[in-house]
Amino acid sequence: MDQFLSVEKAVVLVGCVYLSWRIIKHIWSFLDVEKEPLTVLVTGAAGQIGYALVPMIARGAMLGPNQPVIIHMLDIEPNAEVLNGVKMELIDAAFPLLKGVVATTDVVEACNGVNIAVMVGGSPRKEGMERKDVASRNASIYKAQASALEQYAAPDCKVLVVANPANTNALILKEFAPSIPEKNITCLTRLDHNRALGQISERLNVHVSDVKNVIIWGNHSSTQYPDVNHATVSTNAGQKSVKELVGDDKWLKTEFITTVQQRGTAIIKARKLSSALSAASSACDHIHDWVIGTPKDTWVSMGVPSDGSYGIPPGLIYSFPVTCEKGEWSIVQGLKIDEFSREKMDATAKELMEEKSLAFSCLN
Ligand SMILES: NC(=O)c1ccc[n+]([C@@H]2O[C@H](COP(=O)([O-])OP(=O)(O)OC[C@H]3O[C@@H](n4cnc5c(N)ncnc54)[C@H](O)[C@@H]3O)[C@@H](O)[C@H]2O)c1
Ligand SMILES: O=C(O)C[C@H](O)C(=O)O
Repeated sequence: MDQFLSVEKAVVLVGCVYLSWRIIKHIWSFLDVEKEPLTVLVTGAAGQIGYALVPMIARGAMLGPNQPVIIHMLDIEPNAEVLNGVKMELIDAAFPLLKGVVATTDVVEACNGVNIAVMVGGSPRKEGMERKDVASRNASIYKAQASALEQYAAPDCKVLVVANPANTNALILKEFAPSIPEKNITCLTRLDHNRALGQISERLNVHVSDVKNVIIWGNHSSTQYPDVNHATVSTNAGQKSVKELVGDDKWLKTEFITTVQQRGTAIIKARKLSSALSAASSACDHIHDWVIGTPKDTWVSMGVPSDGSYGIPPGLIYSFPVTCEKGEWSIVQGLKIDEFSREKMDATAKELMEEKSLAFSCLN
């Protein structure tokens, strides 16, 4: 009899565990469908990157196909009508994931409650302007927007600066928003990373998704160092080194590097406008991988605050190879750096130090 009861108890216990598991699974899938929307801010949303970026966000390219979003768009007063036109188009496109749109020229309204801030707005260089003039205008824009983000955004807001000079604008934002965790402030070098993948794929006649682990070191400028020393291509025979497959070190150390460094300029020359669709798509890739995670054994390039890794001075926002997991990035450690790379990594760090002193001198 005792034995029967214990068998019966065991059956009931297994039944209860199974039922609880089914209930949890059901609630989980329900929660997944009914996820709370995340609020994404796009500054400079009346501009050309903004116009390419907001529909990508609304379609789920940034945060995934099950994540509802509310988009806040900020621009300046002279562009208020254009901005409103973008809002009208977002409504007309009837995106299922889009749960709300705010189009405003008020920085406080724009920053209110944002979870992700993509900072595209800025003052481009115009005829007759010196580099110093652009640096000074953008430095004051980023100082003011830092304070608004600090006061009104969600405390764990993740920030991506796209507007040039991207690394230095991000640095200013970090300095003037000290209560935002510094790991949450980044800048876009994913476009350069994707450009490097694209060049290797063209050269080897392989699909771009089979190439991985290129690195962009440093500044989003013509001193950036696109490095393929650790990059691989996925083949039927496993992962092969890009260096071995290309078999032309001279090309990798000259033409490949300058093509990636100068790609932005080449696009401006061809389009008479700077890159927009590729910049918007890369901004989505940056946030997507940061929030959702990088694939196994794969890194990407992000402009992040230097912690001294690879001898890069702390106090700069510098592009490193990173992996992301659970919403956190970490710099890939232990990569072998040869003399050629060392020189290039230091040259781009030097330029960032100069940009930093120029920008901060404008704010004094
Ligand atoms: N990091 C990268 O990879 C990368 C790539 C391409 C372009 N960019 C940079 O991105 C920026 C935007 O490029 P774009 O082609 O969209 O330029 P754009 O001139 O078309 O748009 C910029 C927008 O910013 C707005 N703006 C200016 N000051 C503002 C402020 N204080 N607050 C809010 N909005 C403001 C302008 O009114 C304009 O609508 C430029 O600085 C460009 O150099 C960076
Ligand atoms: O706007 C630019 O100067 C170029 C842009 O940063 C790009 O890389 O395409």
